Amino acid sequence: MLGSKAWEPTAAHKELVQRLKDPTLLKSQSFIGGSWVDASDEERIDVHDPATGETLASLSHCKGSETRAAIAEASSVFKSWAAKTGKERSQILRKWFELVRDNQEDITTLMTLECGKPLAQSKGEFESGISTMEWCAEEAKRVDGDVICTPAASKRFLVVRQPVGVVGAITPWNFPFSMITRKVSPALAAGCTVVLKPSELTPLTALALAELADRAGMPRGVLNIVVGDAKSIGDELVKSDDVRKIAFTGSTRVGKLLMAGSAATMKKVSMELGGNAPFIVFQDADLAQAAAAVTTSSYRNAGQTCICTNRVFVHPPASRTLSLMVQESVHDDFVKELVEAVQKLRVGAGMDAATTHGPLIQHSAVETVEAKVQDAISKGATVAVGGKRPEYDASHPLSKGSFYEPTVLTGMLRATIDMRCFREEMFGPVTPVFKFSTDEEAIQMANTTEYGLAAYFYTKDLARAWKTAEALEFGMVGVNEVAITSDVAPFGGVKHSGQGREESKYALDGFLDMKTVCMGLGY
Ligand SMILES: NC(=O)c1ccc[n+]([C@@H]2O[C@H](COP(=O)([O-])OP(=O)(O)OC[C@H]3O[C@@H](n4cnc5c(N)ncnc54)[C@H](O)[C@@H]3O)[C@@H](O)[C@H]2O)c1
Ligand SMILES: O=CCCC(=O)O
Repeated sequence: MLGSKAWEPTAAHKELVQRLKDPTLLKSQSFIGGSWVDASDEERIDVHDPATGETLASLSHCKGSETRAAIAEASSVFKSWAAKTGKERSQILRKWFELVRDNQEDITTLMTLECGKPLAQSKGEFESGISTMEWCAEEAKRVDGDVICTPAASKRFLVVRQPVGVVGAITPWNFPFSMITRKVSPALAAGCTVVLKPSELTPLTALALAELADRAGMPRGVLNIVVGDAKSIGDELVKSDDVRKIAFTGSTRVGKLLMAGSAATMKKVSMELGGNAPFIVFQDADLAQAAAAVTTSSYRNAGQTCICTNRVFVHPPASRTLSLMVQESVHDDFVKELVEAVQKLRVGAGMDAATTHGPLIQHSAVETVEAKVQDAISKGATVAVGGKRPEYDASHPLSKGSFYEPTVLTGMLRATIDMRCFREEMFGPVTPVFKFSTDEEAIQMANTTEYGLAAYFYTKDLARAWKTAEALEFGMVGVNEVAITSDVAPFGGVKHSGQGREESKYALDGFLDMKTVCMGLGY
C-alpha cells in the first residue's frame, strides 16, 4: 500500500526492531549494484502486519529508472560472474547459505510478521528455502556438458552449458523466502546475475537476504533487489533485451502477461503459476489419514499455497442399494473427521505459539473468499464449519486483522461444478467436499480445470494408485501423501499452472543455454 511521503516509525516498527537480534537486517531501501539506494521520487510503500493491520515498515518505492539501473549493474558484472569457476561461485553461495541459516530467527520473524503465517510454518518454509540454497551451492560445481557419439570420423560433437545472462526474478507474497531461493540460488549457481522484484506486500525478507548476500562477499551487481511499483518494474524487466530470462512465481493472469511480453525479446521464461488441486478420497482410503491430510494441505498458510487442496472428492454419492448405502457412510464419516480436525485449528497472530491458522494477506483477500463462499451457498452448498470472519470486538488486538475462519463446505453435487470454488483457485481457508460414484468420474472431475499444478489422492489399492497417478493431468501428484515439496524433487505444473521446473537436479537447467560445439579434426 502506498504510504505518505513523511514516515514516522510506528509502534509496530519499533517493536519489530526490538524483536530482531540483528536489527540491521531490517531495510527500507532497494539493493542495486551493491548499494542501498532510495527511489528517485519520494513516494513510499508501507508494509503491514496482516494480523493487526499495523504498519511494520515504510520503504522507498522504486519504478522504471531504478529497475534500469539494476539491469545495467547486473549486465555489467555478468561476464565476470559467469567466468568464475563453479567452485568459486559455490564458495560464495555456501557462505550466503551459512549466514542465512545463522539468522533463522530474525528471518522467520520477518516472514511471519509481513505475511501472517504461523511461526512454525515460517520455520518449515525456511528449512525448505535453505535446503535449496545449500543444494544449489553444491550444484554450481556440477554444470557439466556432454560429449556426443559422432556419426562422422572426422569430427566430434560436444555440448557446453552456459548461463543465459541476466535473470529478472519476480516473486509472490505467500512464500516470501522460498520462492526467492528457488529462483535466485539456481540462477546464481549457473552463473547468471539477477534483478529480483519481490512482492511489495512482503519485501522485508527479501531485503534481509540481500544484506546477507552482501556480507557473504557476493560481488556488487550480481544480486539486485528492486522494491516498488509492480507494473513499472515488470515492464522494464520484460522489455529489456539485456534480461534473458524471466523467472516468475505468481498468478496465472500476471504470468500470461509476462510471457506474452517476453516474446518480443525472445526471453526464456519459467512460470510457476496458480493451482486448483483436487484431493480424491477413494472408498478404500484410510479416512482418518485422509481427513488429517486434507486439513494439513487445505489450510496450510491459511489456504494461500499454490498446492493447497482446493477441491475434495469423496466416494460415493447417495444410492438406494444396500451395499452402496453402506459405502455412503464413507462420505459422511470423512466429513465428520474433517470437521472435527478443522475445529481444532487455532486462529490467531502468527507470532503466537498457539496459532495454527493465521490471517489472509489483506482485507481484499478476505472479501474474495467471502464472495466465493456466498456463491457456493447460493448454489446449494452447506457450511459445515466456519463460513465467516472471526468476531473480535473493536478492542481486541486482532480486530483489524484480515482473518477468515477455516471452513468446510458440503452438500455439493456434481451439478454444482459451476461454483467458483470448483473452477477457481480459492486462496483462502475453505474446503469444498464433492461426491463421486466411479473412479473415472473422480478423475474426470479432478481434471476439469484449466490448472495443473498439484493433485492428491488416498487409496490402498496399488492398481488404482498407478492408474490414477497416470491419469491426473497435473505436474505433481501426492499418493497417500500431501507433503510433496522437497529440494530433491522437481516442482512445477502443466496447463495454465505454468512451465519449467524448480528444485532438484534439474534446478539449474532453466538458467543454462546449451551450446553445440562441432570440432573438425582436419582429416
Ligand atoms: N506454482 C507455484 O510454485 C506458486 C507458488 C506460490 C504462489 N503461486 C501463485 O501465486 C499467486 C499468489 O501470489 P500473488 O498474489 O503475489 O500473485 P501476483 O501474480 O499478483 O503477484 C506475483 C508477483 O508479480 C508481481 N506483479 C503483479 N503485477 C505485475 C505486472 N504487471 N508485471 C510484473 N510483475 C507484476 C507482484 O508484485 C508480485 O511480485 C497464486 O495464484 C498462487 O497459486 C504459485
Ligand atoms: O505456494 C507455493 C509453494 C508451496 C511449497 O513450497 O510447498
